[in-house]
Amino acid sequence: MTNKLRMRELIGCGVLIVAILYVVYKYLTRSKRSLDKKHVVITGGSSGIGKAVAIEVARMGANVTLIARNEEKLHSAKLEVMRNCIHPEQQKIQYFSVDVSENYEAIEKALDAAEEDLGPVYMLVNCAGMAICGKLEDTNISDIKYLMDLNYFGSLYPTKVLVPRMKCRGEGIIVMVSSQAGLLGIYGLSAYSATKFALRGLAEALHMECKPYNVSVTLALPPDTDTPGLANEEKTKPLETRLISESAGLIQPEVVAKRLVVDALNGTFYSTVGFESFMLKTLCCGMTPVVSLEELFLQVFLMGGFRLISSVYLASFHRIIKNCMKTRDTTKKAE
Ligand SMILES: NC(=O)C1=CN([C@@H]2O[C@H](COP(=O)(O)OP(=O)(O)OC[C@H]3O[C@@H](n4cnc5c(N)ncnc54)[C@H](OP(=O)(O)O)[C@@H]3O)[C@@H](O)[C@H]2O)C=CC1
Ligand SMILES: CCCCCCCCCCCCCCCC(=O)[C@@H](N)CO
Repeated sequence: MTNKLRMRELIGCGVLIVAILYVVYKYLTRSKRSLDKKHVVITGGSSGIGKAVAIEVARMGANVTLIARNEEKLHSAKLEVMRNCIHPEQQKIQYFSVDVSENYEAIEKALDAAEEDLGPVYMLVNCAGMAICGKLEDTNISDIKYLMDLNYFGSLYPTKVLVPRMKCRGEGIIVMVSSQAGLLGIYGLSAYSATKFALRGLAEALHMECKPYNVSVTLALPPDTDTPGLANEEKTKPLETRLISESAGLIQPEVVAKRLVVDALNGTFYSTVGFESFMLKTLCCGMTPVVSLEELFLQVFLMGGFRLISSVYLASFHRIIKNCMKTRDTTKKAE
C-alpha cells in the first residue's frame, strides 16, 4: 500500500518537474520580437487572410502598407485596419495599387515609396494569390502561367527587393502564404498546388540563406479559409476537390492570421491551424528547419503513425473520386 502510494507520489513529482521545466523552457525561448511601431507590408492586404493579418498587426502597434490592385477595396480595407490601431494618433496605414504578378521594377518602386513614408520594412507578408481549380486537361495554359506569375513570382519579387535590405539591417521577417495544397497535391488543384509547392522550396532555401542575418522565414499553410477568394473559387471547383479539401475543415481568416503572426514572430517555419494541418505538416517536415525541441520530438515520434493514418485519408480521397465518377456516368446514361 505504502509502496504504491510512494510510486504515485514519485510519478506526480516527475510530472510536476517536467511541467515546470517545460514552462521555464517556453519562457526562456519565448519570442522577444514585437511589431510595435514596426513597418509591416502585406501584399493581398485588401481582402481575406491578408486583411485579417493587417488588422492583427495593427492591433500590435505596427505601421502598415497594403498592396493589391483594386483601389476601392484597398481604401475600405485601410479604413477597417485604422479602426484597429492601438495608437490611432501615431500609427500610419497606407496602400499602393500594384499588380504583384506583373513586373519586378514596379514592385521595387512601390516598396521604395512605402519605405520612404513609413521607414524600413520589418516584416513582409506575401499573401496576394488565388486558385484556379480544375483537372489539368481542363485548365488553360494561360491560366496555369498566370497562377505561377501571381502565386510564385508575386511572392518572390517583393521578397527579392526586401531580403537584402533586411539582411543589411540584421533584422526582419519574411512570410509566404502557401497552403495545405503546398504539402499535398490533390485532385483539381494540379496547377495551383505546383505554385504553392514552389513557395515551399523558395522558403526553405531562403531560410538557410537568411538565418545568419537574423532574418526569419515562415511558410503559412492554411486549409480552406472562409474568404472572398474561397467563395470565388467555389464557383468552378470540381466536386471532388471540394469534398477532399473539406477533410481539413474550414477556418476563419482571423484564426489563420493570429497564428501566422505569432509563428512569424517566433520564427517558426511552418505555420498551420487545425489538427489535420498539424498531422500533415508533421508528416511532411522533411528537412525543414529545426526551430524548437518540442516540435522536433513530435516529428520524430509521430511521423510513422501519421504516415499510416495518411493511407486511410488517401483511400478515402480515392473513394470520393470513384464515387463522383460513378454518379457522373449514371447521370450521363440517364440523359
Ligand atoms: N482562402 C483559402 O481557402 C486559402 C487561401 N490560401 C492563400 O492565401 C492567400 C490569400 O487568399 P484569400 O484571402 O482567400 O484571397 P482573397 O481573394 O480574399 O484576397 C486576395 C488578395 O490578393 C490581392 N491580389 C490578387 N491578385 C493580385 C495581383 N495580381 N496583384 C496584387 N494583389 C493581388 C487581392 O486584391 P486585388 O484583387 O484588388 O488585387 C486581395 O487583396 C492566397 O495566396 C491563397 O492562395 C491558402 C490556403 C487556403
Ligand atoms: C496524417 C495525414 C493527414 C492528412 C490530412 C489531409 C487533409 C488534406 C486536405 C487538403 C486540403 C487542401 C486545401 C487547400 C486550400 C486552398 O489552398 C484552397 N482554398 C485552394 O482551393
